[in-house]
Amino acid sequence: MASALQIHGVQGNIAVSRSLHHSKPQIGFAAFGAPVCGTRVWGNRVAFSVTCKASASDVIEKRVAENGNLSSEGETSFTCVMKFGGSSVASAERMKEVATLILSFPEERPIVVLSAMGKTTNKLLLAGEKAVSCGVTNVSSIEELGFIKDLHLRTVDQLGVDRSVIAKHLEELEQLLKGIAMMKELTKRTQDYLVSFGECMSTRIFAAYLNEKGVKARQYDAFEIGFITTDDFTNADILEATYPAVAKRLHGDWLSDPAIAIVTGFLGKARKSCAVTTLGRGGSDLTATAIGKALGLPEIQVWKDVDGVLTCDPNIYPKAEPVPYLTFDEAAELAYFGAQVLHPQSMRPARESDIPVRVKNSYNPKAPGTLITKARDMSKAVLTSIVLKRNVTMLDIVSTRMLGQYGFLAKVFSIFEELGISVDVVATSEVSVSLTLDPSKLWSRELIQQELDHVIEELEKIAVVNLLQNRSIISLIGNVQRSSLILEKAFRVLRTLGVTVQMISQGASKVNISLVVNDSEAEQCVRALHSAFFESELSELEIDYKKGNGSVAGVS
Ligand SMILES: Nc1ncnc2c1ncn2[C@@H]1O[C@H](COP(=O)(O)OP(=O)(O)O)[C@@H](O)[C@H]1O
Ligand SMILES: N[C@@H](CC(=O)OP(=O)(O)O)C(=O)O
Repeated sequence: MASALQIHGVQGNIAVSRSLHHSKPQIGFAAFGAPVCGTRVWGNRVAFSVTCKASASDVIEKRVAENGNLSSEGETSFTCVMKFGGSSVASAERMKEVATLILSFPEERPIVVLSAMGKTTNKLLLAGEKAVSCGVTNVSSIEELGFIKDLHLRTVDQLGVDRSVIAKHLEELEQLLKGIAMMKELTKRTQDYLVSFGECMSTRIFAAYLNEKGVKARQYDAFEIGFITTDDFTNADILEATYPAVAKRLHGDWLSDPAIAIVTGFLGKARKSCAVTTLGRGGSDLTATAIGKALGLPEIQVWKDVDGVLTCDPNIYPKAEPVPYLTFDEAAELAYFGAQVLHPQSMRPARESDIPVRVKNSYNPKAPGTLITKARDMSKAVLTSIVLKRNVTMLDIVSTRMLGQYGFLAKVFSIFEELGISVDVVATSEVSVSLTLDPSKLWSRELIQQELDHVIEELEKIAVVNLLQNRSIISLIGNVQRSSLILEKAFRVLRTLGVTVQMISQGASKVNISLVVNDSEAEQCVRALHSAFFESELSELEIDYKKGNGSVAGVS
Protein backbone atom coordinates (compact mmCIF):
# COMPACT_ATOMS: atom_id res chain seq x y z
CA MET A 1 0.00 0.00 0.00
CA ALA A 2 0.90 3.49 -0.14
CA SER A 3 3.44 3.68 2.53
CA ALA A 4 3.15 7.09 1.09
CA LEU A 5 1.52 10.06 2.67
CA GLN A 6 -1.01 11.28 0.12
CA ILE A 7 -2.40 14.73 0.51
CA HIS A 8 -4.97 15.98 -1.95
CA GLY A 9 -5.41 19.70 -1.69
CA VAL A 10 -7.74 22.04 -3.54
CA GLN A 11 -6.34 24.90 -5.58
CA GLY A 12 -9.12 26.95 -7.01
CA ASN A 13 -11.16 24.41 -8.85
CA ILE A 14 -8.30 21.98 -9.36
CA ALA A 15 -7.43 19.27 -6.89
CA VAL A 16 -3.82 18.24 -6.97
CA SER A 17 -2.65 15.00 -5.49
CA ARG A 18 0.88 13.90 -4.93
CA SER A 19 1.65 10.34 -4.09
CA LEU A 20 5.00 8.73 -3.63
CA HIS A 21 3.87 6.15 -6.21
CA HIS A 22 4.01 8.73 -8.92
CA SER A 23 6.82 10.98 -9.93
CA LYS A 24 4.50 13.77 -10.90
CA PRO A 25 1.46 15.34 -9.29
CA GLN A 26 -1.84 14.14 -10.71
CA ILE A 27 -4.89 16.15 -11.50
CA GLY A 28 -7.57 15.13 -9.04
CA PHE A 29 -11.31 14.88 -9.17
CA ALA A 30 -12.07 18.54 -8.63
CA ALA A 31 -10.71 19.02 -12.10
CA PHE A 32 -13.72 17.06 -13.29
CA GLY A 33 -16.08 19.42 -11.57
CA ALA A 34 -17.31 17.09 -8.86
CA PRO A 35 -17.96 18.95 -5.63
CA VAL A 36 -15.61 18.22 -2.78
CA CYS A 37 -17.43 17.34 0.39
CA GLY A 38 -14.76 16.72 2.96
CA THR A 39 -11.60 14.96 3.84
CA ARG A 40 -11.04 11.28 4.15
CA VAL A 41 -8.34 9.88 6.36
CA TRP A 42 -7.29 6.30 5.84
CA GLY A 43 -4.38 5.43 8.05
CA ASN A 44 -1.51 7.34 6.55
CA ARG A 45 -3.51 8.62 3.59
CA VAL A 46 -5.43 11.83 3.53
CA ALA A 47 -7.72 12.73 0.67
CA PHE A 48 -10.71 14.83 -0.15
CA SER A 49 -13.73 12.85 -1.12
CA VAL A 50 -16.36 13.45 -3.72
CA THR A 51 -19.96 13.84 -2.74
CA CYS A 52 -22.31 11.46 -4.44
CA LYS A 53 -24.49 14.40 -5.49
CA ALA A 54 -22.56 14.51 -8.77
CA SER A 55 -24.04 11.83 -10.97
CA ALA A 56 -21.84 9.03 -12.18
CA SER A 57 -22.19 10.23 -15.73
CA ASP A 58 -21.16 13.81 -14.80
CA VAL A 59 -18.01 12.63 -13.13
CA ILE A 60 -17.17 10.11 -15.81
CA GLU A 61 -17.80 12.42 -18.75
CA LYS A 62 -15.72 15.22 -17.30
CA ARG A 63 -12.94 12.91 -16.42
CA VAL A 64 -12.80 11.39 -19.86
CA ALA A 65 -12.98 14.85 -21.42
CA GLU A 66 -9.83 15.75 -19.50
CA ASN A 67 -7.82 12.60 -19.91
CA GLY A 68 -9.15 10.75 -22.93
CA ASN A 69 -9.44 7.73 -20.67
CA LEU A 70 -8.68 6.93 -17.07
CA SER A 71 -4.96 6.55 -17.33
CA SER A 72 -2.41 9.28 -17.66
CA GLU A 73 0.78 9.25 -19.62
CA GLY A 74 3.65 7.40 -18.01
CA GLU A 75 1.49 5.23 -15.79
CA THR A 76 2.68 1.67 -15.66
CA SER A 77 0.02 -0.65 -14.37
CA PHE A 78 -2.75 -1.11 -11.84
CA THR A 79 -2.49 0.51 -8.42
CA CYS A 80 -5.13 -1.30 -6.38
CA VAL A 81 -7.89 -3.84 -6.42
CA MET A 82 -11.39 -2.78 -5.40
CA LYS A 83 -13.93 -5.48 -4.64
CA PHE A 84 -17.64 -4.68 -4.51
CA GLY A 85 -20.00 -7.24 -2.99
CA GLY A 86 -23.51 -8.14 -4.08
CA SER A 87 -25.18 -5.44 -1.99
CA SER A 88 -22.91 -2.78 -3.52
CA VAL A 89 -24.02 -3.64 -7.07
CA ALA A 90 -27.61 -4.70 -6.37
CA SER A 91 -29.27 -2.31 -8.86
CA ALA A 92 -28.60 0.17 -11.66
CA GLU A 93 -28.59 2.95 -9.09
CA ARG A 94 -25.97 1.15 -7.01
CA MET A 95 -23.84 0.45 -10.07
CA LYS A 96 -23.88 4.16 -10.92
CA GLU A 97 -22.80 4.98 -7.39
CA VAL A 98 -20.01 2.43 -7.53
CA ALA A 99 -18.80 3.94 -10.81
CA THR A 100 -18.78 7.37 -9.20
CA LEU A 101 -16.93 6.00 -6.22
CA ILE A 102 -14.25 4.33 -8.33
CA LEU A 103 -13.75 7.47 -10.37
CA SER A 104 -13.50 9.61 -7.25
CA PHE A 105 -10.02 8.16 -6.79
CA PRO A 106 -8.27 9.58 -9.84
CA GLU A 107 -4.91 8.55 -8.47
CA GLU A 108 -5.93 4.90 -8.64
CA ARG A 109 -5.88 2.63 -11.67
CA PRO A 110 -8.03 -0.12 -10.27
CA ILE A 111 -8.80 -3.72 -10.97
CA VAL A 112 -12.45 -4.02 -9.99
CA VAL A 113 -13.77 -7.34 -8.69
CA LEU A 114 -17.54 -7.72 -8.64
CA SER A 115 -19.92 -10.19 -7.05
CA ALA A 116 -23.27 -11.11 -8.55
CA MET A 117 -26.02 -8.47 -8.22
CA GLY A 118 -27.81 -8.51 -4.85
CA LYS A 119 -29.14 -11.95 -3.98
CA THR A 120 -28.62 -13.40 -7.46
CA THR A 121 -26.44 -16.30 -6.23
CA ASN A 122 -29.12 -17.45 -3.79
CA LYS A 123 -31.79 -17.14 -6.48
CA LEU A 124 -29.71 -19.17 -8.94
CA LEU A 125 -29.25 -21.91 -6.35
CA LEU A 126 -32.99 -21.97 -5.65
CA ALA A 127 -33.80 -22.03 -9.36
CA GLY A 128 -31.45 -25.00 -9.74
CA GLU A 129 -33.12 -26.87 -6.89
CA LYS A 130 -36.56 -26.25 -8.36
CA ALA A 131 -35.43 -27.32 -11.82
CA VAL A 132 -34.47 -30.76 -10.45
CA SER A 133 -38.09 -31.59 -9.77
CA CYS A 134 -40.30 -29.22 -11.78
CA GLY A 135 -40.12 -30.85 -15.23
CA VAL A 136 -38.63 -29.34 -18.40
CA THR A 137 -41.83 -27.64 -19.51
CA ASN A 138 -42.13 -25.70 -16.26
CA VAL A 139 -38.60 -24.31 -16.17
CA SER A 140 -39.54 -21.04 -17.88
CA SER A 141 -41.97 -20.27 -15.10
CA ILE A 142 -39.56 -20.83 -12.20
CA GLU A 143 -40.07 -17.68 -10.13
CA GLU A 144 -36.34 -17.15 -9.44
CA LEU A 145 -35.49 -17.35 -13.15
CA GLY A 146 -38.07 -14.64 -13.83
CA PHE A 147 -36.64 -12.52 -11.03
CA ILE A 148 -33.07 -12.84 -12.36
CA LYS A 149 -34.14 -11.97 -15.92
CA ASP A 150 -36.15 -8.95 -14.76
CA LEU A 151 -33.40 -7.64 -12.52
CA HIS A 152 -30.66 -7.88 -15.15
CA LEU A 153 -32.73 -6.59 -18.06
CA ARG A 154 -34.07 -3.71 -15.98
CA THR A 155 -30.53 -2.86 -14.93
CA VAL A 156 -29.13 -2.76 -18.48
CA ASP A 157 -32.08 -0.65 -19.58
CA GLN A 158 -31.68 1.80 -16.73
CA LEU A 159 -27.95 2.08 -17.36
CA GLY A 160 -28.51 2.70 -21.05
CA VAL A 161 -26.53 -0.41 -22.00
CA ASP A 162 -27.43 -2.68 -24.89
CA ARG A 163 -29.34 -5.80 -23.83
CA SER A 164 -27.02 -7.87 -26.00
CA VAL A 165 -24.33 -7.76 -23.28
CA ILE A 166 -26.24 -10.35 -21.28
CA ALA A 167 -28.79 -11.77 -23.75
CA LYS A 168 -26.73 -14.87 -24.50
CA HIS A 169 -26.13 -15.54 -20.83
CA LEU A 170 -29.82 -15.32 -20.01
CA GLU A 171 -30.65 -17.70 -22.85
CA GLU A 172 -27.94 -20.12 -21.81
CA LEU A 173 -29.06 -19.96 -18.19
CA GLU A 174 -32.55 -21.08 -19.17
CA GLN A 175 -31.11 -23.88 -21.29
CA LEU A 176 -28.96 -25.01 -18.39
CA LEU A 177 -31.98 -25.13 -16.07
CA LYS A 178 -33.81 -27.20 -18.68
CA GLY A 179 -30.85 -29.55 -18.78
CA ILE A 180 -31.00 -29.90 -14.99
CA ALA A 181 -34.74 -30.55 -15.22
CA MET A 182 -34.15 -33.22 -17.84
CA MET A 183 -31.41 -34.93 -15.82
CA LYS A 184 -33.41 -34.52 -12.58
CA GLU A 185 -30.06 -33.96 -10.93
CA LEU A 186 -27.92 -31.03 -9.83
CA THR A 187 -24.30 -32.04 -9.25
CA LYS A 188 -21.90 -29.74 -7.45
CA ARG A 189 -20.10 -29.21 -10.74
CA THR A 190 -23.30 -28.09 -12.47
CA GLN A 191 -24.20 -25.98 -9.46
CA ASP A 192 -20.94 -24.04 -9.81
CA TYR A 193 -21.57 -23.50 -13.50
CA LEU A 194 -25.09 -22.37 -12.68
CA VAL A 195 -24.09 -19.75 -10.10
CA SER A 196 -21.27 -18.46 -12.31
CA PHE A 197 -23.92 -16.72 -14.45
CA GLY A 198 -24.40 -14.16 -11.64
CA GLU A 199 -20.84 -12.79 -11.71
CA CYS A 200 -20.54 -13.22 -15.49
CA MET A 201 -23.55 -10.94 -15.97
CA SER A 202 -22.84 -8.30 -13.31
CA THR A 203 -19.31 -7.71 -14.63
CA ARG A 204 -20.46 -7.51 -18.26
CA ILE A 205 -23.12 -4.97 -17.38
CA PHE A 206 -20.76 -2.82 -15.31
CA ALA A 207 -17.95 -2.87 -17.89
CA ALA A 208 -20.43 -2.00 -20.64
CA TYR A 209 -21.75 0.87 -18.55
CA LEU A 210 -18.28 2.35 -18.06
CA ASN A 211 -17.51 1.94 -21.76
CA GLU A 212 -20.85 3.49 -22.69
CA LYS A 213 -19.81 6.53 -20.68
CA GLY A 214 -16.44 6.67 -22.39
CA VAL A 215 -14.34 5.16 -19.61
CA LYS A 216 -12.34 2.33 -21.04
CA ALA A 217 -13.10 -0.88 -19.17
CA ARG A 218 -12.44 -4.52 -20.00
CA GLN A 219 -14.45 -7.43 -18.63
CA TYR A 220 -12.73 -10.66 -17.56
CA ASP A 221 -14.10 -14.03 -16.51
CA ALA A 222 -11.71 -15.21 -13.79
CA PHE A 223 -11.79 -18.76 -15.21
CA GLU A 224 -10.42 -17.45 -18.51
CA ILE A 225 -7.49 -15.46 -17.10
CA GLY A 226 -5.67 -18.01 -15.00
CA PHE A 227 -7.65 -18.56 -11.80
CA ILE A 228 -6.72 -22.21 -11.46
CA THR A 229 -8.28 -24.13 -8.61
CA THR A 230 -8.68 -27.57 -7.15
CA ASP A 231 -11.59 -29.62 -8.48
CA ASP A 232 -13.50 -29.21 -5.17
CA PHE A 233 -16.68 -27.87 -6.69
CA THR A 234 -18.58 -25.33 -4.54
CA ASN A 235 -15.53 -24.83 -2.36
CA ALA A 236 -12.41 -24.85 -4.51
CA ASP A 237 -8.98 -23.67 -3.40
CA ILE A 238 -6.87 -21.35 -5.53
CA LEU A 239 -3.65 -23.02 -6.72
CA GLU A 240 -0.23 -21.29 -6.81
CA ALA A 241 -0.15 -21.35 -10.62
CA THR A 242 -2.90 -18.73 -10.50
CA TYR A 243 -0.64 -15.90 -9.39
CA PRO A 244 1.82 -15.70 -12.29
CA ALA A 245 -0.90 -16.47 -14.84
CA VAL A 246 -3.25 -13.73 -13.63
CA ALA A 247 -0.42 -11.20 -13.30
CA LYS A 248 0.79 -11.91 -16.82
CA ARG A 249 -2.64 -11.55 -18.35
CA LEU A 250 -3.81 -8.42 -16.52
CA HIS A 251 -0.50 -6.63 -16.60
CA GLY A 252 0.10 -7.55 -20.23
CA ASP A 253 -3.32 -6.28 -21.29
CA TRP A 254 -2.79 -3.02 -19.44
CA LEU A 255 0.53 -2.45 -21.15
CA SER A 256 -0.84 -3.06 -24.61
CA ASP A 257 -4.17 -1.30 -24.11
CA PRO A 258 -4.84 0.37 -20.72
CA ALA A 259 -8.36 -0.11 -19.37
CA ILE A 260 -10.01 -0.62 -16.00
CA ALA A 261 -10.22 -4.37 -15.46
CA ILE A 262 -13.60 -5.68 -14.32
CA VAL A 263 -13.15 -9.23 -13.05
CA THR A 264 -15.71 -11.80 -11.90
CA GLY A 265 -15.30 -12.59 -8.23
CA PHE A 266 -15.94 -16.06 -6.74
CA LEU A 267 -15.04 -18.10 -9.84
CA GLY A 268 -12.17 -20.24 -11.04
CA LYS A 269 -11.30 -23.08 -13.38
CA ALA A 270 -10.70 -26.61 -12.10
CA ARG A 271 -7.17 -27.81 -12.80
CA LYS A 272 -8.15 -31.36 -13.79
CA SER A 273 -11.61 -31.08 -15.32
CA CYS A 274 -11.24 -27.49 -16.61
CA ALA A 275 -14.82 -26.84 -15.47
CA VAL A 276 -15.95 -23.64 -13.75
CA THR A 277 -15.51 -23.75 -9.96
CA THR A 278 -16.53 -21.47 -7.12
CA LEU A 279 -14.44 -20.50 -4.09
CA GLY A 280 -17.13 -20.95 -1.44
CA ARG A 281 -19.85 -18.44 -0.53
CA GLY A 282 -18.50 -14.92 -0.25
CA GLY A 283 -15.51 -16.00 -2.36
CA SER A 284 -15.15 -12.69 -4.21
CA ASP A 285 -13.14 -11.38 -1.25
CA LEU A 286 -10.65 -14.14 -1.96
CA THR A 287 -10.59 -13.27 -5.67
CA ALA A 288 -9.66 -9.71 -4.70
CA THR A 289 -6.86 -10.64 -2.33
CA ALA A 290 -5.52 -13.19 -4.82
CA ILE A 291 -5.34 -10.51 -7.51
CA GLY A 292 -3.62 -8.19 -5.03
CA LYS A 293 -1.00 -10.84 -4.41
CA ALA A 294 -0.65 -11.75 -8.09
CA LEU A 295 0.13 -8.20 -9.12
CA GLY A 296 1.91 -7.19 -5.92
CA LEU A 297 -0.50 -4.26 -5.58
CA PRO A 298 -0.03 -1.73 -2.79
CA GLU A 299 -3.57 -2.09 -1.49
CA ILE A 300 -6.65 -4.30 -1.56
CA GLN A 301 -9.99 -2.61 -0.94
CA VAL A 302 -13.06 -4.63 -0.03
CA TRP A 303 -16.23 -2.54 -0.27
CA LYS A 304 -19.23 -3.79 1.72
CA ASP A 305 -22.56 -2.51 3.05
CA VAL A 306 -21.23 -1.91 6.60
CA ASP A 307 -18.71 0.57 8.02
CA GLY A 308 -15.94 -2.04 8.15
CA VAL A 309 -15.44 -5.08 10.31
CA LEU A 310 -17.62 -4.52 13.37
CA THR A 311 -17.29 -5.49 17.02
CA CYS A 312 -19.97 -8.14 16.41
CA ASP A 313 -22.54 -9.14 13.81
CA PRO A 314 -24.90 -6.14 13.49
CA ASN A 315 -27.78 -8.53 12.84
CA ILE A 316 -27.32 -9.87 16.36
CA TYR A 317 -26.61 -6.54 17.99
CA PRO A 318 -27.17 -3.29 16.10
CA LYS A 319 -24.92 -1.35 18.49
CA ALA A 320 -21.87 -3.06 16.97
CA GLU A 321 -19.10 -0.54 16.24
CA PRO A 322 -16.47 -0.51 13.48
CA VAL A 323 -13.06 -1.88 14.41
CA PRO A 324 -10.46 0.57 13.01
CA TYR A 325 -7.46 -1.77 12.85
CA LEU A 326 -7.00 -5.51 12.69
CA THR A 327 -4.10 -7.83 12.03
CA PHE A 328 -4.30 -10.47 9.30
CA ASP A 329 -4.37 -13.09 12.07
CA GLU A 330 -7.30 -11.45 13.82
CA ALA A 331 -9.22 -10.99 10.59
CA ALA A 332 -8.56 -14.58 9.51
CA GLU A 333 -9.68 -15.94 12.87
CA LEU A 334 -12.76 -13.76 12.83
CA ALA A 335 -13.67 -14.91 9.32
CA TYR A 336 -12.95 -18.56 10.04
CA PHE A 337 -15.11 -18.51 13.16
CA GLY A 338 -18.11 -17.23 11.27
CA ALA A 339 -18.06 -13.46 10.72
CA GLN A 340 -19.79 -13.30 7.36
CA VAL A 341 -18.10 -10.02 6.50
CA LEU A 342 -14.94 -11.72 5.16
CA HIS A 343 -14.42 -15.00 3.33
CA PRO A 344 -12.58 -17.43 5.66
CA GLN A 345 -9.64 -17.89 3.28
CA SER A 346 -9.45 -14.34 2.00
CA MET A 347 -6.69 -13.12 4.31
CA ARG A 348 -4.25 -15.78 3.14
CA PRO A 349 -2.98 -14.15 -0.08
CA ALA A 350 -2.86 -10.72 1.58
CA ARG A 351 -0.88 -12.06 4.52
CA GLU A 352 1.48 -14.02 2.27
CA SER A 353 2.32 -10.90 0.32
CA ASP A 354 1.88 -8.44 3.20
CA ILE A 355 -0.61 -6.25 1.35
CA PRO A 356 -2.93 -4.12 3.52
CA VAL A 357 -6.65 -4.79 3.15
CA ARG A 358 -9.19 -2.02 3.73
CA VAL A 359 -12.78 -2.90 4.46
CA LYS A 360 -14.97 0.04 3.49
CA ASN A 361 -18.66 0.86 3.12
CA SER A 362 -19.81 1.62 -0.41
CA TYR A 363 -22.97 3.18 1.06
CA ASN A 364 -20.92 5.44 3.33
CA PRO A 365 -17.51 5.98 1.69
CA LYS A 366 -16.53 8.66 4.19
CA ALA A 367 -16.48 6.20 7.07
CA PRO A 368 -12.86 5.27 7.76
CA GLY A 369 -13.51 1.51 7.63
CA THR A 370 -11.12 -1.14 8.89
CA LEU A 371 -7.47 -1.40 7.95
CA ILE A 372 -6.05 -4.93 8.13
CA THR A 373 -2.27 -5.25 8.27
CA LYS A 374 0.41 -7.64 9.46
CA ALA A 375 0.88 -5.97 12.84
CA ARG A 376 -0.76 -3.25 14.88
CA ASP A 377 -0.26 -1.55 18.21
CA MET A 378 -1.60 -4.07 20.73
CA SER A 379 -0.58 -2.15 23.84
CA LYS A 380 -4.12 -0.98 24.51
CA ALA A 381 -5.97 -3.84 22.83
CA VAL A 382 -8.05 -6.18 24.92
CA LEU A 383 -11.07 -7.42 22.99
CA THR A 384 -11.45 -6.61 19.30
CA SER A 385 -14.57 -8.43 18.18
CA ILE A 386 -17.05 -11.11 19.23
CA VAL A 387 -18.01 -13.73 16.66
CA LEU A 388 -20.76 -16.30 16.77
CA LYS A 389 -20.85 -19.57 14.86
CA ARG A 390 -24.18 -21.31 15.26
CA ASN A 391 -25.42 -24.84 14.77
CA VAL A 392 -22.16 -26.47 15.68
CA THR A 393 -21.84 -30.16 16.50
CA MET A 394 -19.78 -31.10 19.54
CA LEU A 395 -18.39 -34.51 20.37
CA ASP A 396 -17.30 -35.64 23.80
CA ILE A 397 -15.03 -38.63 23.32
CA VAL A 398 -13.83 -40.63 26.33
CA SER A 399 -11.18 -43.29 25.78
CA THR A 400 -12.01 -46.89 26.66
CA ARG A 401 -8.28 -47.12 27.40
CA MET A 402 -7.67 -49.62 24.64
CA LEU A 403 -4.96 -47.24 23.47
CA GLY A 404 -2.38 -45.12 25.29
CA GLN A 405 -2.91 -41.39 25.36
CA TYR A 406 -0.82 -40.67 22.27
CA GLY A 407 -2.39 -43.50 20.34
CA PHE A 408 -5.83 -42.32 21.41
CA LEU A 409 -5.53 -38.75 20.15
CA ALA A 410 -3.77 -39.87 16.99
CA LYS A 411 -6.53 -42.38 16.24
CA VAL A 412 -9.29 -39.85 16.93
CA PHE A 413 -7.80 -37.31 14.56
CA SER A 414 -7.01 -39.86 11.87
CA ILE A 415 -10.73 -40.74 11.77
CA PHE A 416 -11.59 -37.11 11.06
CA GLU A 417 -8.88 -36.90 8.46
CA GLU A 418 -10.13 -39.99 6.65
CA LEU A 419 -13.66 -38.61 6.59
CA GLY A 420 -12.55 -35.18 5.40
CA ILE A 421 -14.06 -33.32 8.35
CA SER A 422 -12.03 -30.64 10.03
CA VAL A 423 -12.16 -29.86 13.70
CA ASP A 424 -12.59 -26.30 14.98
CA VAL A 425 -12.15 -26.21 18.73
CA VAL A 426 -10.49 -28.87 20.86
CA ALA A 427 -10.07 -29.43 24.61
CA THR A 428 -8.35 -32.51 25.95
CA SER A 429 -7.71 -34.31 29.21
CA GLU A 430 -5.66 -37.45 29.67
CA VAL A 431 -8.46 -39.80 28.69
CA SER A 432 -10.92 -37.66 26.86
CA VAL A 433 -11.21 -35.11 24.13
CA SER A 434 -14.04 -32.69 23.43
CA LEU A 435 -14.20 -31.08 20.04
CA THR A 436 -16.43 -29.20 17.68
CA LEU A 437 -16.75 -30.19 14.05
CA ASP A 438 -16.45 -27.77 11.22
CA PRO A 439 -18.98 -29.05 8.67
CA SER A 440 -16.54 -28.00 5.97
CA LYS A 441 -14.51 -24.97 5.04
CA LEU A 442 -17.81 -23.64 3.81
CA TRP A 443 -19.60 -22.47 6.91
CA SER A 444 -23.07 -22.68 5.43
CA ARG A 445 -22.93 -26.41 4.73
CA GLU A 446 -24.68 -28.62 7.26
CA LEU A 447 -23.12 -31.86 8.40
CA ILE A 448 -25.55 -34.49 7.26
CA GLN A 449 -26.73 -37.11 9.71
CA GLN A 450 -25.26 -39.91 7.62
CA GLU A 451 -21.78 -38.40 7.88
CA LEU A 452 -22.18 -37.96 11.64
CA ASP A 453 -23.35 -41.54 12.14
CA HIS A 454 -20.30 -42.73 10.29
CA VAL A 455 -17.94 -40.62 12.44
CA ILE A 456 -19.52 -41.93 15.62
CA GLU A 457 -19.43 -45.53 14.43
CA GLU A 458 -15.69 -45.25 13.81
CA LEU A 459 -14.98 -43.47 17.12
CA GLU A 460 -16.99 -45.99 19.13
CA LYS A 461 -14.41 -48.64 18.23
CA ILE A 462 -12.04 -46.94 20.70
CA ALA A 463 -14.13 -44.65 22.89
CA VAL A 464 -17.45 -43.78 24.44
CA VAL A 465 -18.90 -40.97 22.37
CA ASN A 466 -21.42 -38.36 23.40
CA LEU A 467 -22.92 -36.32 20.57
CA LEU A 468 -24.05 -32.80 21.44
CA GLN A 469 -25.82 -30.85 18.72
CA ASN A 470 -27.22 -27.32 18.44
CA ARG A 471 -24.25 -25.71 20.09
CA SER A 472 -22.64 -22.35 19.28
CA ILE A 473 -19.05 -21.21 19.39
CA ILE A 474 -18.59 -17.69 20.74
CA SER A 475 -15.13 -16.52 19.71
CA LEU A 476 -13.54 -13.67 21.60
CA ILE A 477 -11.02 -12.21 19.19
CA GLY A 478 -8.45 -9.99 20.79
CA ASN A 479 -5.24 -9.78 22.71
CA VAL A 480 -4.87 -13.17 24.30
CA GLN A 481 -1.90 -11.82 26.25
CA ARG A 482 -4.73 -10.40 28.34
CA SER A 483 -6.62 -13.66 28.56
CA SER A 484 -7.05 -13.53 32.34
CA LEU A 485 -8.77 -10.19 32.07
CA ILE A 486 -10.92 -11.30 29.13
CA LEU A 487 -11.91 -14.55 30.78
CA GLU A 488 -12.65 -13.02 34.15
CA LYS A 489 -14.93 -10.46 32.61
CA ALA A 490 -16.55 -12.92 30.17
CA PHE A 491 -17.29 -15.44 32.89
CA ARG A 492 -18.70 -12.78 35.17
CA VAL A 493 -21.13 -11.84 32.38
CA LEU A 494 -22.04 -15.45 31.63
CA ARG A 495 -22.53 -16.28 35.31
CA THR A 496 -24.93 -13.34 35.62
CA LEU A 497 -26.89 -14.78 32.70
CA GLY A 498 -26.85 -18.24 34.28
CA VAL A 499 -25.14 -19.73 31.22
CA THR A 500 -22.89 -22.76 31.56
CA VAL A 501 -19.90 -22.84 29.25
CA GLN A 502 -19.54 -26.38 27.90
CA MET A 503 -16.08 -26.08 26.49
CA ILE A 504 -13.37 -23.48 26.34
CA SER A 505 -10.30 -23.23 24.18
CA GLN A 506 -7.59 -20.62 23.83
CA GLY A 507 -6.21 -20.72 20.32
CA ALA A 508 -2.52 -21.22 19.87
CA SER A 509 -2.74 -18.34 17.41
CA LYS A 510 -3.08 -16.11 20.46
CA VAL A 511 -5.88 -14.03 19.06
CA ASN A 512 -8.90 -16.12 19.94
CA ILE A 513 -10.62 -17.59 22.98
CA SER A 514 -13.55 -19.84 22.05
CA LEU A 515 -16.44 -20.71 24.34
CA VAL A 516 -19.08 -23.29 23.49
CA VAL A 517 -22.64 -22.70 24.73
CA ASN A 518 -26.13 -23.85 23.73
CA ASP A 519 -27.48 -22.34 20.51
CA SER A 520 -30.54 -21.09 22.37
CA GLU A 521 -28.39 -18.99 24.75
CA ALA A 522 -25.78 -17.77 22.29
CA GLU A 523 -27.24 -14.50 20.96
CA GLN A 524 -28.13 -13.31 24.44
CA CYS A 525 -24.54 -14.05 25.50
CA VAL A 526 -23.09 -12.08 22.58
CA ARG A 527 -25.23 -9.06 23.37
CA ALA A 528 -24.31 -9.12 27.06
CA LEU A 529 -20.62 -9.64 26.31
CA HIS A 530 -20.72 -6.78 23.82
CA SER A 531 -22.24 -4.42 26.40
CA ALA A 532 -19.69 -5.45 29.00
CA PHE A 533 -16.62 -5.18 26.80
CA PHE A 534 -17.48 -2.34 24.44
CA GLU A 535 -20.07 -0.18 26.09
CA SER A 536 -19.33 0.02 29.81
CA GLU A 537 -17.10 2.54 31.51
CA LEU A 538 -13.72 1.44 32.79
CA SER A 539 -14.73 -1.19 35.32
CA GLU A 540 -13.22 -2.09 38.63
CA LEU A 541 -11.59 -4.98 36.88
CA GLU A 542 -9.75 -2.88 34.35
CA ILE A 543 -8.74 -0.35 36.98
CA ASP A 544 -7.14 -3.18 38.99
CA TYR A 545 -5.47 -4.40 35.85
CA LYS A 546 -4.28 -0.94 34.99
CA LYS A 547 -2.72 -0.57 38.42
CA GLY A 548 -0.81 -3.80 37.94
CA ASN A 549 0.35 -3.19 34.38
CA GLY A 550 -0.09 0.47 33.81
CA SER A 551 -1.32 -0.07 30.29
CA VAL A 552 -5.01 -0.87 29.86
CA ALA A 553 -7.03 2.18 28.99
CA GLY A 554 -10.34 0.42 28.45
CA VAL A 555 -11.65 -2.78 27.15
CA SER A 556 -12.39 -1.82 23.63
N1 LIG B 1 -18.31 -8.70 12.55
C1 LIG B 1 -18.97 -8.23 11.47
N2 LIG B 1 -18.63 -7.06 10.93
C2 LIG B 1 -19.27 -6.58 9.85
N3 LIG B 1 -20.28 -7.21 9.23
C3 LIG B 1 -20.67 -8.40 9.71
C4 LIG B 1 -20.03 -8.97 10.86
N4 LIG B 1 -20.61 -10.17 11.08
C5 LIG B 1 -21.57 -10.34 10.15
N5 LIG B 1 -21.61 -9.27 9.31
C6 LIG B 1 -22.53 -9.15 8.14
O1 LIG B 1 -21.73 -9.22 6.96
C7 LIG B 1 -22.33 -8.41 5.96
C8 LIG B 1 -21.29 -8.04 4.92
O2 LIG B 1 -20.75 -9.19 4.33
P1 LIG B 1 -21.24 -9.68 2.90
O3 LIG B 1 -22.74 -9.76 2.87
O4 LIG B 1 -20.50 -10.90 2.53
O5 LIG B 1 -20.78 -8.44 2.06
P2 LIG B 1 -20.63 -8.27 0.51
O6 LIG B 1 -21.71 -9.09 -0.13
O7 LIG B 1 -20.80 -6.82 0.30
O8 LIG B 1 -19.25 -8.74 0.20
C9 LIG B 1 -22.87 -7.23 6.72
O9 LIG B 1 -23.97 -6.67 6.05
C10 LIG B 1 -23.26 -7.82 8.08
O10 LIG B 1 -24.63 -8.07 8.14
N1 LIG C 1 -21.97 -14.10 -5.27
C1 LIG C 1 -21.23 -14.99 -4.42
C2 LIG C 1 -19.83 -14.51 -4.17
C3 LIG C 1 -19.64 -13.35 -3.25
O1 LIG C 1 -18.54 -13.08 -2.84
O2 LIG C 1 -20.70 -12.64 -2.92
P1 LIG C 1 -20.70 -11.38 -1.88
O3 LIG C 1 -19.48 -10.56 -2.15
O4 LIG C 1 -21.96 -10.64 -2.18
O5 LIG C 1 -20.68 -11.95 -0.47
C4 LIG C 1 -22.00 -15.29 -3.14
O6 LIG C 1 -23.11 -14.79 -2.98
O7 LIG C 1 -21.50 -16.05 -2.34
